Amino acid sequence: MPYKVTVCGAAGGIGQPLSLLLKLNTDITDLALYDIVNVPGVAADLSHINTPAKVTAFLPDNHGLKNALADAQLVIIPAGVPRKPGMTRDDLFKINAGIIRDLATAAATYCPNAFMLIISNPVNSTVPIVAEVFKSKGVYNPKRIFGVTTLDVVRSSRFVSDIKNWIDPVAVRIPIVGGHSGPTIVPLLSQIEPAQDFTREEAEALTKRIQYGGDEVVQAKNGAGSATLSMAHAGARFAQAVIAATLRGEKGVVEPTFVALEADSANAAALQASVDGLDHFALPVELGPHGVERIHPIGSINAFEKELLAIAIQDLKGNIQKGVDFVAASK
Ligand SMILES: NC(=O)c1ccc[n+]([C@@H]2O[C@H](COP(=O)([O-])OP(=O)(O)OC[C@H]3O[C@@H](n4cnc5c(N)ncnc54)[C@H](O)[C@@H]3O)[C@@H](O)[C@H]2O)c1
Ligand SMILES: O=C(O)C[C@H](O)C(=O)O
Repeated sequence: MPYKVTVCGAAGGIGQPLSLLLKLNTDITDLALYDIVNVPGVAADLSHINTPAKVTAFLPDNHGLKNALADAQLVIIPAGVPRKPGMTRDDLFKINAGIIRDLATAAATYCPNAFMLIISNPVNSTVPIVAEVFKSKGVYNPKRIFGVTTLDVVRSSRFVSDIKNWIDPVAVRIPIVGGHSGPTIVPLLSQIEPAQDFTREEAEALTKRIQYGGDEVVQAKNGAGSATLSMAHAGARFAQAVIAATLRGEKGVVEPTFVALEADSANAAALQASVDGLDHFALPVELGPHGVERIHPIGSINAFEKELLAIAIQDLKGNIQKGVDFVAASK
């Protein structure tokens, strides 16, 4: 069955290794790579790999964005600028908000039914931007728009196995809820599978490391960008989860992701009430043939996690509204 995936920002630090991992995915038949620079070389290189996906390159000229997006079933967006030391993800809003708005406008026009996977920061604002653009074009379907928070999940599995070294980092699962920026990343260590006890000191240290894992990489790269290789892995993992549920019809595929809570209409009111009325939040999401199938509630959490959640909710209010206001002001 044909399955077209489009990567916007494909020549970047994330875009290149992500495109490589997607080229290795044999469910994908057509891999369209779009960027404003350098993408023909990336596509020529990847096109020599002997897997089924046909790789094509698109630059902005000659209706490149339109042709890259046309008939795409899945669009992944890692376009935009990354952080340098001393910056917050919100500092990227000034440049990335406009990039995401314009890419979302094109996607709403040329592939309105595609699953949209948003990597570009600040995710807490860029996802609401995509939602508002799709609404303004009359093609909004909250089941199909995802903020990719998988890197937080990947990191949490790895970091927990650093302190409990008998734990297999592949098997361990920690729900990460909230959003994707330091204080809004809330790991629910009390819900770790397989079950595990942490002292308060362990839980605090581990939580801090998960919340600020991105900063570790930004500092180590020392001005040359932020996480790219681990993000490519995380993005490919989330893309495969979406493909497994939507194309292959696999059941029980659950990944934490930042979504509009109205995507689960039966539970939206209760979900929103649990996060002080926020309309977007990262929670473990069960994926189905149409995208979001069911959003898992926060569940039972301890006093420490309640404190973290309260802080995350306050930050998220401003981040989400900033995205909404940006699109309103662009009209
Ligand atoms: N969600 C996450 O967990 C996560 C993790 C890591 C990085 N990020 C974010 O991903 C983004 C990209 O990071 P990177 O390290 O790949 O940056 P990068 O600068 O290496 O690459 C970005 C690419 O986007 C391209 N680009 C810029 N404007 C574009 C446009 N209008 N259309 C298409 N392409 C465009 C650039 O040419 C470049 O190739 C950043 O915003 C970063 O903060 C998110
Ligand atoms: O830290 C960053 O700015 C990039 C990304 O959001 C990450 O978590 O690594």
